Amino acid sequence: MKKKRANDQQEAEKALVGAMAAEMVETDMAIGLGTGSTVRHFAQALGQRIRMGLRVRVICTSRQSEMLAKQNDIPTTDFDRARSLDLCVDGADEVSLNFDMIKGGGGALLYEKIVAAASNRRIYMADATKLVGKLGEFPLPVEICRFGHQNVLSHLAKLAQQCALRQRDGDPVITDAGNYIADCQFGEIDRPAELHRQLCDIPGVVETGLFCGMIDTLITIRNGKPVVLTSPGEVFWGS
Ligand SMILES: O=C(CO)[C@H](O)[C@H](O)COP(=O)(O)O
Repeated sequence: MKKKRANDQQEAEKALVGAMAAEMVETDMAIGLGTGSTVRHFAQALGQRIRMGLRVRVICTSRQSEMLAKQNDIPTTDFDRARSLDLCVDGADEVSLNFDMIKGGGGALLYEKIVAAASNRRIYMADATKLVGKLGEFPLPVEICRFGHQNVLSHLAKLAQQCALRQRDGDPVITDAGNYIADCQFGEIDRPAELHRQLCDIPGVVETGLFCGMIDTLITIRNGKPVVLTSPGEVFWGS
């Protein structure tokens, strides 16, 4: 019962931050559409604005986000045609006090990072459960090449406390880019940018779920209400 209430509250918070992010979209923008359940709320709210006359086009970061766009009547465009994007809107798995993030719980981290890097402004949405002092409780997703993956896993295992290939129904999960995901536990991550570089030095690591210095705007929840934060200085986790 308690767990259900917590889940309901988290879902309600996702809806609040998603709705607020949709309010920040301006007409004629090219937008990177992230992946996940928070983005689902954003897509629903954006779809409503589109039906009222807002003109936008989105670049999707996964098959799931393509589906969300379709379900909500959001026009999509080809990434290579859009080149630079006005805005990217996405969720997060963990956000630290200094605005670093772990992403990739939904397995879309590679395309999410490419799209985020091509965007002029990045908005991330995080319900209160995602806010942490330091990153590391959520296992860090690392996208790895399928070729030689056991070898890559053994390199990762030397750095991580625990490391496991992500599986679904007994088979390894394959990302939209055709890679595997290793979920790695590092304990508290003191220097995320340094860890990211260390991991990327392993041949076969395609990308990590560490998103450092990528938040321009964070929409989160304070005292039950959505708040918009634009720098780590404004951050005070807690009610
Ligand atoms: O990084 C992601 C997908 O790769 C998601 O943004 C992240 O997992 C958050 O998901 P949700 O909004 O469902 O909590």
